[in-house]
Formats: sequence, structure tokens, C-alpha cells
Amino acid sequence: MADSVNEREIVLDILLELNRPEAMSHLVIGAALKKYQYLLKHQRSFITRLAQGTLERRIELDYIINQYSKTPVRKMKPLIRSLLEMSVYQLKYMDNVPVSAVCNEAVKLAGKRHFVNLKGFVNGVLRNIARNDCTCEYPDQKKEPVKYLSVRYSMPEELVAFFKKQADDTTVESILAGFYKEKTTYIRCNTKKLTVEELKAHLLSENIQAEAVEGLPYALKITGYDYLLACESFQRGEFFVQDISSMLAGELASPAPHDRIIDVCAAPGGKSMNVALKLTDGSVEARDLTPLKTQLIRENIARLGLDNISVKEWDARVSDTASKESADIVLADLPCSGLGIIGRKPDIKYHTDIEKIEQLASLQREILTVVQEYVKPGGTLVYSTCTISRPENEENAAWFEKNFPFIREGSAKQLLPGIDGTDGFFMVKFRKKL
Ligand SMILES: C[S@@+](CC[C@H](N)C(=O)[O-])C[C@H]1O[C@@H](n2cnc3c(N)ncnc32)[C@H](O)[C@@H]1O
Repeated sequence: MADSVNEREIVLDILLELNRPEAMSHLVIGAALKKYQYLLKHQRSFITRLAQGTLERRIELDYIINQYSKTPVRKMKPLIRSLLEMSVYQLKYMDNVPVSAVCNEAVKLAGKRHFVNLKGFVNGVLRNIARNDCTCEYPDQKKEPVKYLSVRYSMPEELVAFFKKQADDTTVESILAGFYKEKTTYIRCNTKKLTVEELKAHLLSENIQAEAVEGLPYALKITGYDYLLACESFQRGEFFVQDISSMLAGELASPAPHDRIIDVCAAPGGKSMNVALKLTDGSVEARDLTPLKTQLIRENIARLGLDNISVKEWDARVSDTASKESADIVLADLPCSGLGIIGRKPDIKYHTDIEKIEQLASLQREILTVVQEYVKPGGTLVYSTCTISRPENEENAAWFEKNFPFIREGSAKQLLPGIDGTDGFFMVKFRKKL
């Protein structure tokens, strides 16, 4: 069965699906991998790498294609454009794929998908690009620095300019390059079920290598897995996937064993589960907006077998009078622009603009205004986002401190991809005055 499947056609369909503005790359690619679970590991890796890579390099790939095609990419049929993009990605970034295979397969796919009349065009453009080793004239770094970075790192110019307003040029380039660094998978051991050493042994028996993480005794860095969701240790609820940055938010919250915690935007439940594992007889109330989201939390809690988390569907913008001054800790890991996780979810960069960032910053203020009331006097609120954006991060933190009876504990932390070796993440802790 695995032999009759055309991996490139699967990628083409993924890319076409990702043309829908609301489509999210991790969900679309995840759904395809689930559907084609029976494929061999190398076929699945090829699909993931080609789909993810084409999406993340789209601006550069279009820039190259435009220099070799009489028809600009914006005037092409979506299928032909995606087909050329994924083919140029293979030519430029996948060393072990022969040029002939790239061109022949693209031509075959154009025909199969009813563009017989464009087979010659596809062949001509690709052979020409291949003959020239994918070289092209890039924008001048000195004369057009924003455009240069935009093409070099496939980041929309508006976002490059936004990053450049917040950091010096070297830092901006490190962040942009950081999005392309190989992604590391970290997991959080379900220490209520087993020890980290036991988990390591279970993983090894499934051919998954695990290494300790300095400073986080419950965390492991894992490699060598294929489809994690199908692993027995995963299905037995022995761990969940969580980036180091999110684990650090749990460290910052540092709950006492008996604390009552409210996580106001909790789905899929990562931070709730991390802190719940630190409690003895304390508890976590994990809230989110919709039944779909709360269901995700419930599934994760059930898989891990945690009995100290309750789940509630609640709009964080609406005041819950019964919860006033009831929590030792409020976790406010709020909806944000997600610019820190572009490396994992490249669609974010194509769907974000300054207006959206400003709207999110004001939504965060609206939520913070409501949920700060739930903190007991002397209790704490941890505000976090997975973004790199002053309006959502530092500016909101300063605004919060100015407007509510809280004092900042320690300084805020902005983790940066390419510099801190984690996703981009912001966290700050406030203590409510007595
Ligand atoms: C950054 S994610 C939370 C991630 C989660 N804390 C974790 O570690 O797994 C933000 C969440 O906020 C939720 N959300 C958005 N608007 C909300 C609202 N008005 N009330 C409650 N939750 C909301 C989203 O559904 C999303 O699940």
C-alpha cells in the first residue's frame, strides 16, 4: 500500500489546504500524517519536511520563481504555484533529491491534476532554475535591509520592520535565523505515574532516545521517534509534550503543595498539567472558551490520569464573581500573536499584521483586568505569552503594574529563538498587595 502513494501529491494537497486563510499548518500536516500513518518512516519524514519547508520558505521561493517565469506567481493558478514552490524547495534545500525526479514528478502531477497544457511551462521553469542552481539576484542588504531580510528568511516585510523596531539588527537576524534551527522535542514526565528514569527506560524500549534537561528534573529531550501519538508510553499517559519555555512558566509560578490555581486560558492544558503535577492536595481549575477547547483539556487530563484538575468552560473576559480572591495563583497564559513559535507554526507569519497585534494586546488587557480579581491578597498572577512583541509583553506588563494593586516579582523574561534555544516566550510574575 505504501508504494502506491505519491508523497509529493500528498504535500501538494497539504499546501493547497494551507492556502485557506484560517488553516493552521500543524493541524493540516498533523491530519495528513494521521491519515497516512501506515507509510514508512522515511516517507512520512519527507512529507513533513517538504510541506513545512515549502511553507516556511514561501517568500524566498516565490522570489526565485518570479525571476525565471514570465507569469508572476500571484497570477498563477494556485495548484501550479504550489507545485512550483514545493519543487524549487526540493531543488534548493533537499540535497538528496535528484533534479530529474523533481522536474519529472512535477510535470506528471501537473498533468494528473488537469493542467496538461501547463506541463511544458512547469518543466521549462524548473529546468531553468535547476540549470542555474537556484541562484538569483537577492535584494541589496545595505540599500533595502527590510526587503533583504524578508526574502532571505521568508518573513513578511511588515513583520521584519516590526522586529527591527524592537531589537538591534544582529538580534533580529538571530531571531529570524532561529526560526529555522532544528526543532527539539521536549517532554514533561507524568511524575504522578512514574519516575523519569522509568520513563526513559520505557522510551528506549520503543527506540526513542531521551536525555535529561539541566535544571528541569522532570523534563526530557527526545529524538528518534516517528509518530509520537502512536507510542505506547504516550498512550499510557506517561508524559506530554511541552517546550522548555512553557515549563519555565510553571517554575516561575512555583506553586506550594496546597495551592488553589486558576488557569484562565488553559487549552490544551499543558501549563495546568505541569503545575498540577507539582501539587499534593492543591488543585487546578482549567478554563477555556469553547466546548472544543475544554474537551482537549479533558482528553489530556484523562490520558495522564490526573485527578486534581477540574475543567470549566468560561470566557475569561467575563467576571466570575464566585472566584473573586479565591486563587493562590492565577495563570494568565493568554491568546497572543504567537510570533515566538513561528519556527513550529510557520503559517502564523503569513496571518499576522500590526493591526492584529494591537487587537490582541487590548484583548490581553481586557482579560487581565477581569482575572486579576481572582487572586487572593498575597497571591500571585503569572502573565505569559508565546510571542515577541512589546505591545503584548513589556508594555502590557508595565500597564498592569500601573493599574492594579500588584508588585512585580523579579524581572520579566523574554526568551528569544536563535538566542535562548527555546521558542520565543514572555513571562512575568506579579504579587497582589496585602
Ligand atoms: C496560549 S493558548 C493557552 C495554552 C495553554 N495555557 C497551555 O499551556 O497548553 C491561549 C488559549 O486561550 C484561549 N482563549 C482565547 N480567548 C479566550 C477567552 N476569551 N476566554 C478563555 N479562553 C480564551 C484559546 O482558546 C487558547 O486555548
